[in-house]
Amino acid sequence: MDEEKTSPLQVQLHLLLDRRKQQSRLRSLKASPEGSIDFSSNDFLSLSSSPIVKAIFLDELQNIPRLSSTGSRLLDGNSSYAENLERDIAKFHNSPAGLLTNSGFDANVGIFSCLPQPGDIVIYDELIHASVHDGIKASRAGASIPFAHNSVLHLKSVLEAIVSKSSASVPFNLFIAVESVYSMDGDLAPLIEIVQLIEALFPDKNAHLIVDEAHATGLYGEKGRGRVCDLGLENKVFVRLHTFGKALACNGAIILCTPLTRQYLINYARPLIYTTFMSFPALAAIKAVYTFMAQGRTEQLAKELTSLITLLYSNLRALRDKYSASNSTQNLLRTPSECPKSPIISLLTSDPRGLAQYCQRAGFVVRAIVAPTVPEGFERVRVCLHAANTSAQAEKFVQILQTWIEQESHKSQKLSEVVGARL
Ligand SMILES: Cc1ncc(COP(=O)(O)O)c(C=O)c1O
Repeated sequence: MDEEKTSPLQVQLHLLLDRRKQQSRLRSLKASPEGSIDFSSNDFLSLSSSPIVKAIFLDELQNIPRLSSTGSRLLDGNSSYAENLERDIAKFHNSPAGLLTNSGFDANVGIFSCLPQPGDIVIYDELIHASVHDGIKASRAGASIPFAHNSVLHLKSVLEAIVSKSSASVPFNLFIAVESVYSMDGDLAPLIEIVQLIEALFPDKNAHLIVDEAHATGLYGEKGRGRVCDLGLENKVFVRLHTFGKALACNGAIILCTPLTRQYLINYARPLIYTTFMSFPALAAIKAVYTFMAQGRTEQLAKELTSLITLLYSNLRALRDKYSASNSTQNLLRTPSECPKSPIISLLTSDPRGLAQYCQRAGFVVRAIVAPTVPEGFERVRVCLHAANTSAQAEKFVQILQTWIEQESHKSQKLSEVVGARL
């Protein structure tokens, strides 16, 4: 519309979007073509297409009292159905209490915006999820300090600096935010070392560890209880977050905490208060997946996934060995130097978009991840494996990477010949 084009806001919006386009950073919504092979989504256990989970869900739908929750949980949106589910999930994860939220994003914004009291300090891993940053921004914390990704040594120096500056007459609370599995690198937080460090430096118990288990839920620990349970750290972690949108193939999340913290969040966490609570079919889906997990049925899927990770890694290693002598191909594609501990595998590349498009044309859904989502120089194609992916798919994928490397190095060889001839 002409009128829109002339409005100052429209001009600004166009300018900002054009700038992103020029920087090759314009985001857009894409749907994957039907029939393509999923090497990208967070449906790690392939539960979103499990006929067994679907059957449990359809059965469970008979038990829901109505469709909509009809309001905020503080008004008419609460129900004994939600309260029982919440209690059962908290028990499954060995937590004294839990609070269901519409999403992990809402949960993190709620936790970090309202738990820090005026003057408190939040320390976070530099790769922490965007929702934690948004929560901190909205909080009354006096300071927020990043530490180098997964570096216990750097965390120690940050914490020691705080201890040395603090005075007994001005009490404060400290919150330390980490993810148990990181979404971009798929690496695991050294939770035991972090807990030991906190206990050694803060014997007065004013430091509180908050662990986001978004990418660990369903995959780690007995029956998929998560890494905190796997390591027996339930009593050492102040708040845990399990999201249902990844391996559990649902929506929503649960904050695991003490009954006191739960009551505080119910009273102060705005993203939980001022929103319509999840619908009953959404709750029934969560219940179905937890029933499936509690029966131990995800364990075989998690094992199959681990075998697939090992297979893909050994094929990637063979590819790396083949090209290890060539510097130019190393720049084109850098594969993990050790076997990944999660289904998230990063293929660092100087041309993430080119590689992602090449794989997509060959029928594999993978995504290019570029700055600012990851730091400059760490652009990549992010691969996520799933329990339902096959060995043949993993092998074919590595063959596609090899053809791409050869095609690209051929191109750059030709280019250097042309440039050489001109000089
Ligand atoms: C580590 C982490 N925390 C929280 C979230 C947000 O969870 P949800 O998708 O349920 O909003 C995500 C999702 O991207 C995540 O990766």
